[in-house]
Formats: sequence, C-alpha cells, structure tokens
Amino acid sequence: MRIAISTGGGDAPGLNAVIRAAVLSARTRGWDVLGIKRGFAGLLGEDEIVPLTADTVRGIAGQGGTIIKTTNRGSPFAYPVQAPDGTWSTVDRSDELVENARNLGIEAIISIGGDGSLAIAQKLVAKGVRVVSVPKTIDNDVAGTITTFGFDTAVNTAMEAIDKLHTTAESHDRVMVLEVMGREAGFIALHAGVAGTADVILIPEIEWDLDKVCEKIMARDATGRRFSIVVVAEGAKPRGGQESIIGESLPGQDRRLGGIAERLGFDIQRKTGKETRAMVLGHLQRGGGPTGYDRLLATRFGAAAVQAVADKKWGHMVALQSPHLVTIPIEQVLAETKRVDPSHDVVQAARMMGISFGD
Ligand SMILES: Nc1ncnc2c1ncn2[C@@H]1O[C@H](COP(=O)(O)OP(=O)(O)OP(=O)(O)O)[C@@H](O)[C@H]1O
Ligand SMILES: O=P(O)(O)OC[C@H]1O[C@](O)(CO)[C@@H](O)[C@@H]1O
Ligand SMILES: [Mg+2]
Repeated sequence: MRIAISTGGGDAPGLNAVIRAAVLSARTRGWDVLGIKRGFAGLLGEDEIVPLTADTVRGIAGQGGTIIKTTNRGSPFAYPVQAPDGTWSTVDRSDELVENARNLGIEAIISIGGDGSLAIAQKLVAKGVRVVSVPKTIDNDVAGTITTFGFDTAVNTAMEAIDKLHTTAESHDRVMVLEVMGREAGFIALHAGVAGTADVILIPEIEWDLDKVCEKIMARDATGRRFSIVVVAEGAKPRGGQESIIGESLPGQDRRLGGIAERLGFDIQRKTGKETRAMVLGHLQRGGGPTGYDRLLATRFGAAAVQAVADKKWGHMVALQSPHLVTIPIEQVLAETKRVDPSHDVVQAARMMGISFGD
C-alpha cells in the first residue's frame, strides 16, 4: 500500500504530530508514505513529493508548523494563472492531480485541513480519489468534531496575551482592545476572553452596539476599575455594519479580515474619553508548538486516519466525539456551519459574571 499526506490551509500547531502519528502507524503496517509538499502543489508539479519515513518524522511531535509545508491559496480546482497582460484567472487542474497521483502509485491520500481543504477533498473523492480527511484549524469552525487541534494552543496564546495586557492596562488606566483570529467564528475570542477574564468580548455571532460597549467600560470606571480589556474577534461587526477587511487578497486567496481593533479602539476613545490602545495578536496564535492537549489530539487523529484508510472510509473525516474518535462523511461535515451558539453555557457563564458582549 502506498499513501500520501497533504497539509492544506493555514498552519495550526499539531500538524507535525498528525504527520508523525500517521507515518509511524502506516509504517507499522508496512505501507509506503509520501508527503505532498505545500497543499496539493506537489501533485501539480509546482512543488516536490517527498518520502516520509520514521527518520523524517523523528522528534517533530512538539514542533509548530508542518514539515511538508502548506498553502491557503491555489485550490487545484481554482488554480490562479496569470495571463501575459498581467491579469489573473483560475483554472481547474484537478485532472492533472488525479493523473499524477495515479502515476506515482498513490492509493490513498490523508488530507489534513480545515473547511477549505475539506471542500477540496470532497471534490477529489467525487473524481474517484480515495481521500480520508483530518480536521485542522485554530478557528475551531469545523462541524462534526468537538474540537480541532490547534484551537487549544491558540486559545492559550490569546489568554496569555490578555493576562499581560491586564497589567499594563491597569497601570495606565487604559482600555486595551485585543484582536484575535477566527474568521467568521468567535471561538478563540470567547474562550480566551472568558479564561483571560476580559470585560468585553465581541464575536461575529453577536453583533455589537458601540454605546453598550462604552456603557460597560464607564460602569467599571464608576466603581474604580479604571481600565478595561476588550477582546474582539477579527470577523466581528457592529449591528448593521460590515466586517473589517484589510489589504488586498492575492490571486486565489480568501478575503483577509483585520483592522477591527484599531477602528473600535478609536471609537471607544472618542466616545468615552478614555485613552485606548489596540493590538492585533495575529500569527502568534498559529505559531510555535502545540499544547499537550493539541499534541495528543493530533496524534490520535493521525493514527485514526491510517485506521480509516485501512477500513476504506473514503470521503470520511476523523472526528472527536468525546470520549471517542469516530469517522463521519465529509459531506455531512460540510453541510453544517459551526459557529458559537449564543445560548451556550460559556456565553451564559460570561454574561452571569458581567462580561459584556456589546448587545
Ligand atoms: N491543499 C490546498 N491547496 C491549495 N489551497 C488550499 C488547500 N487547502 C485549502 N486551500 C485554500 O486555502 C484557502 C483557505 O481555506 P480555508 O481557510 O478554508 O483553509 P482551511 O483548510 O480551512 O484552513 P484554515 O481555515 O485553518 O486556514 C481557501 O481558498 C482554500 O481553497
Ligand atoms: O495566514 P493568513 O493568510 O494571513 O490567514 C489568516 C487566517 O487564517 C486563520 O489563521 C486560520 O483560518 C484565520 O483565523 C485567519 O483569518
Ligand atoms: Mg478555514
């Protein structure tokens, strides 16, 4: 048996632990393992295909990033190409991918990625490619699994940032606005905000009202708490307003969210008269090694993916449905949108403690 592994979408702490577990589990069965470099670029002649052996994965379980690289632009079904006049368009290169996989004797692919990679995997399955997926994203926005690896690490990084912002905010009697990742999902903001004891948490699932945000800050002020910590998800938006988009996207890239902290910080300072500073936590949330939780989850997923290949679970994703690992059809995963449920107990607990969601 010869299998190949691909990592797609934004990197997430734990990717290397999945790769290591999958390679070791496959080698135990006597299978050959190839690594497709940079998403599926290696199968399009745009990058390399490398052998993955016990030696190549030695010592990587705790390392951040992915040893086979990744990309979040250039789906094989919409690959960007530049015309001589400089304009860009996209072409479907999936047939080429299928042909190259066949020529390399690849009998199955383990595709590790988030919603975008799952959509690609689903289309490859429809073309007869035997794919098993592993859910990955710091955003935690993949349905069918209680959590994805990378999320816990990102939450810890954001929580530590909130802890640090507290001391400087309190010393200066300032409002600090921290922007965290998550695209259209508010899980990182919610979990890090509650764990880090933020005063205001703004998430895409609950539109905010600037007056309410400022009311909370001034109410704290009136009781002598002259500083406040506001955590805002990059995809959050004011009632009736728009998400904040930063910069231009490159060809084949999703729209880039960002800039909301700066805008909101400015509005808060104008309205409350309180000195306000904004910071964007950015890619620190994706960098570095995984927490113990993520390392273990990633390792379990890697081994489970090899088992799923052995069981011929084509078109399935491994998932955590505590306390068990299961496999579910990718189709089912993609049919659902996973977002923060505003009636969830984490939101309710936060509200009971007086945390404002700006609504
Ligand atoms: N293997 C891949 N090769 C090329 N592009 C990819 C691959 N996987 C995902 N993409 C692209 O990356 C972009 C971002 O996708 P998306 O954000 O959904 O990635 P993801 O896999 O969900 O990971 P994450 O959300 O953590 O970044 C999408 O345009 C998607 O088509
Ligand atoms: O690495 P890039 O292209 O800046 O992508 C950033 C995006 O990727 C993620 O980190 C993961 O999906 C999002 O939270 C964020 O919006
Ligand atoms: Mg995604």
